[in-house]
Amino acid sequence: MITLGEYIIKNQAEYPSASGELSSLLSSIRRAAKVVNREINRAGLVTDIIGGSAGSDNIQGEAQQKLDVFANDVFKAALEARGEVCGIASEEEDYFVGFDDERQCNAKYIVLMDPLDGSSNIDVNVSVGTIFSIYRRVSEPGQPVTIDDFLQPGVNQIAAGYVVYGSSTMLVYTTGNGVHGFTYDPTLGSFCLSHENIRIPEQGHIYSINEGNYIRFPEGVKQYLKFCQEKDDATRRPYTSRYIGSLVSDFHRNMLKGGIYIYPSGTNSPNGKLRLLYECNPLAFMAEQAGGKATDGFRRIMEIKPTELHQRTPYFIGSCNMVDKAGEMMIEHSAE
Ligand SMILES: O=P(O)(O)OC[C@H]1O[C@](O)(COP(=O)(O)O)[C@@H](O)[C@@H]1O
Ligand SMILES: [Mg+2]
Ligand SMILES: [Mg+2]
Repeated sequence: MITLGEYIIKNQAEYPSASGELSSLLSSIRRAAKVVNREINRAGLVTDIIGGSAGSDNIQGEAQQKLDVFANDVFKAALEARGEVCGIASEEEDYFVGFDDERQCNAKYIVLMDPLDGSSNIDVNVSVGTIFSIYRRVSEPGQPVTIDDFLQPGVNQIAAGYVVYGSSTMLVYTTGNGVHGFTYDPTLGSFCLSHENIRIPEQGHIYSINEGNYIRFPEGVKQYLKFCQEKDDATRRPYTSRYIGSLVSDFHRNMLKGGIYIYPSGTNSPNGKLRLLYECNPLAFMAEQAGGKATDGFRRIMEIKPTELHQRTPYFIGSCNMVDKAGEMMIEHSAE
């Protein structure tokens, strides 16, 4: 059994020019994930850091759960302490945070994160996650980070990943050489390699969407849902509907089994709900590395040039044949 720490070091050895900074950064994420995992396992109890609302809203006007704030603080502190990161941006931070001690100022990486994904599921014992995205800075080392360091297209990502806190806890990531999953073994206190080189089946039979918003969906999405629900034995339709309401958990299942997750625009939300920089880009990088696809219904997500830190985008991600089919219907019905 190889642990995540050993795997990171083994992979670093394959890159003689590697300086070890990315490995060290990934291990600080590994450490923070263990701390957050410990508290999530106690979700349901009410303490200062878990159980219910934090009594504050984030910049998007969403009520913050105590665990949103706790997870944000834990990941931010771990990234700051390690010294490989010159700045972070987070769903729970109004603006980006530049680290300014000398070592960090010279660091070459920035991290964007959704510290706790699926917040509405925390107190009801349903799986939640953490999402992270890593870039090289564009500003000069030694200079303060700027917004341009964070508004990079997804294709510039160096690494991305998530932690899913479910029946077991897994850390799944890519550095551009495939997608690898590690399951947390509490008896060892380590993440152990359990899913090497994950591949998304080209065709799946699961669709994930909040059908409660149906009347506000674009016509293309309505037509695609009709296609998913029609009977056709040859293509194993109707597909199965599965929606956990935690993006990480829905994506994780669909990545392993095949499927599509859609959070479209709506008549009341022209850009949908999900955030491009710390939800959509990192999972898009992983989907593509695993042989899948991610679009906004028309464009490749990772080619979108960001303009705002917390910008939202419609989202179609998963098995490439299913994302293609949904895209065809979006184009066909785009005038309606
Ligand atoms: O309740 P809705 O509108 O279906 O939205 C659920 C989606 O919103 C999210 O909870 C947004 O993420 P956060 O919990 O990090 O804000 C996704 O995880 C999930 O897929
Ligand atoms: Mg989220
Ligand atoms: Mg969140």
